[in-house]
Amino acid sequence: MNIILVGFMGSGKTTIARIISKKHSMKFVDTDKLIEKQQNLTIGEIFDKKGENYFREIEKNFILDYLSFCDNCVIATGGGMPCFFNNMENLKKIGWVVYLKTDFETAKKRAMLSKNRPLFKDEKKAKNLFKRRVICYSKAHFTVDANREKKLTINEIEKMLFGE
Ligand SMILES: Nc1ncnc2c1ncn2[C@@H]1O[C@H](COP(=O)(O)OP(=O)(O)OP(=O)(O)O)[C@@H](O)[C@H]1O
Ligand SMILES: O=C(O)C1=C[C@@H](O)[C@@H](O)[C@H](O)C1
Repeated sequence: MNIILVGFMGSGKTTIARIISKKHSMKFVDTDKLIEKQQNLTIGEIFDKKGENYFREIEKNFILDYLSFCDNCVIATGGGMPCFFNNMENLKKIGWVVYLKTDFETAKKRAMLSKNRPLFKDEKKAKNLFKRRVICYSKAHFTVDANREKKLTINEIEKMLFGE
C-alpha cells in the first residue's frame, strides 16, 4: 500500500509523511526533494532558470517514471503536483490520496518557516491560488483537517488507512 499526501504549501505533507513512514516502517518519498536531486537544482532555481511549465512536465513524468513503482511508500507531493495534467487520477491509481486540508492562514504561517516556495512570494496571488487548489485537492480519496496539532491529523489518517 502507498499513501500519498496532497495539499497546499505549508499544510504539513513532508512533516506528516516522515512521521507516518517511520512509525509503520514504510519508505518516505518527498517529490520536491527527489526532483531537486535529479535536476541538480533547487525548486527555486528550476522556476527561475527553466520556468514553471518545465517543472510541471518534470512532475508529470516523475509520477509515471518513479512514483508508479513505489511500494509501501508514504509520499509527500509538491503542492501543485496533483493539479496539473491528469496527475490526480494517476496518483489515485498508485495509492490512497489524502488531502491535508488547512485554512490559508495556517498554511501561510507554516510556509514562512521554510524557503523554496516561489509561488508563496506574493500573498495576494498565493491566496487566489489557494482557492483554486482547494477544488483540485478535494478530489483526493480522503480529506483530513490538518489545521490541528500533527498528532491528531496522524491519528485520523491511521484510523482511516490502518484501522487503528
Ligand atoms: N500540524 C502542524 N502543526 C504545526 N506546525 C506544523 C504542522 N505540520 C507542519 N508544521 C510545520 O510547518 C512547516 C511546513 O511543513 P511541511 O514542510 O511539512 O509542509 P509541506 O506541506 O510539505 O510544504 P511544501 O509543499 O511547501 O513543501 C514545517 O516547519 C513544519 O514543522
Ligand atoms: O504549490 C506549488 O505549486 C508548489 C509547491 C512546492 O511544494 C513546490 O513543488 C513548488 O514550489 C510549487
